[in-house]
Amino acid sequence: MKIAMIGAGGWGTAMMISLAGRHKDLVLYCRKPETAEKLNRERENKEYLPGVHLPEVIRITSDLKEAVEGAGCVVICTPSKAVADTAGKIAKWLEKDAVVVSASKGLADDEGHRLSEVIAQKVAGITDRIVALSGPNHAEEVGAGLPCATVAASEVPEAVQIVQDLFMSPVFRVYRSDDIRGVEYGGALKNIMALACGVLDGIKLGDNSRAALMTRGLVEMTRFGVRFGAKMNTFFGLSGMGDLVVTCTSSHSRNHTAGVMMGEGKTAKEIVEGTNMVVEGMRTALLVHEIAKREHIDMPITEEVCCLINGEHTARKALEVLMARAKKAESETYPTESL
Ligand SMILES: NC(=O)C1=CN([C@@H]2O[C@H](COP(=O)(O)OP(=O)(O)OC[C@H]3O[C@@H](n4cnc5c(N)ncnc54)[C@H](O)[C@@H]3O)[C@@H](O)[C@H]2O)C=CC1
Ligand SMILES: O=C(CO)COP(=O)(O)O
Repeated sequence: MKIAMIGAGGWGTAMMISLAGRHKDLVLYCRKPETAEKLNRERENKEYLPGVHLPEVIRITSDLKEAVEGAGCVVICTPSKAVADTAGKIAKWLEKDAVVVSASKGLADDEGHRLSEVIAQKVAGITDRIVALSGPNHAEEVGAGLPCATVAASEVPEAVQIVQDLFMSPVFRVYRSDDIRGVEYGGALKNIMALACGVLDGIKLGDNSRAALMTRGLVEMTRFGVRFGAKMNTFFGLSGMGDLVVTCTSSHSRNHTAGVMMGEGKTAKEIVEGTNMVVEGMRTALLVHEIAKREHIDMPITEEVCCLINGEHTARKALEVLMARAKKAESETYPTESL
């Protein structure tokens, strides 16, 4: 089966390299012709995934039609803000009943639409085989062939089975899930907590506080997801707790690194302008905060991350606010209902 990868950042490149071990019809799409030409010449993505060879079997193009036409599986892995637009652009060349995989992590808009939802809208009438792929999978490690596990989720069982079969390898273990909401919310919201953990590490608050923040962060993520129909158990799996752990603790994480810089006093603007890479947690925090306010969902960590991003609180002030919240029983903070 032909597999098209739309987005040649670190993650798209790493997934292609992983797939190259078992597939022969692979096309990596990047927006700029000069980037496609450079990747073809150097067989290395020096900007986003340096030090890893791009096997010859991967064709690289800046022609979207060439990438998408004839593909049985199209993977979208642009930054979240570009997913809806990208899905709209691929629609006219998309094969009937092709599987479309959303591998980005974030939300589509401040209405709380998930990425798979906006993809489904854009490709309606062509295919309903939409799958989210999400888990603790830093591109640097996947590209280097280190072992990891992830989750493929869809409401269409045969679609999720196809993705499991296509992506599974001796070093890339794929689990199936029918809870696409939980898988997507987990992948999006853990980036907010990684930013917060970075801040905490930036001002050197120690290991106990990081454990507390990750645990309370997971409760907050779960509370949000369950409110919008996700299954609670999904947050305890690879796409929830698994990804939370890796992003809050790994030196590979752009979100954690950005948080450290915020803790050290850099502004969000300075951080974003200083990197070519996407720091999804900033956009997601602002979107989630708006939704949480509207829906009366208690999300204190997210709120403080937004105060930091907007320059309203210092890291010390955010800590003070979180530590001084009302006394309560731990059990009363767990989510109990879904819509
Ligand atoms: N890097 C990682 O380890 C992982 C990243 N992800 C997710 O995958 C998505 C992409 O992340 P990365 O590949 O790491 O990004 P990256 O930061 O390595 O590169 C961003 C890529 O997106 C392209 N891009 C920027 N704006 C665009 C636009 N408007 N339209 C189309 N393309 C655009 C850039 O040219 C570049 O190729 C994000 O949502 C991220 O959360 C998911 C799992 C792992
Ligand atoms: O999602 C990721 C790992 O699973 C990547 O996290 P960062 O975007 O923080 O690097």
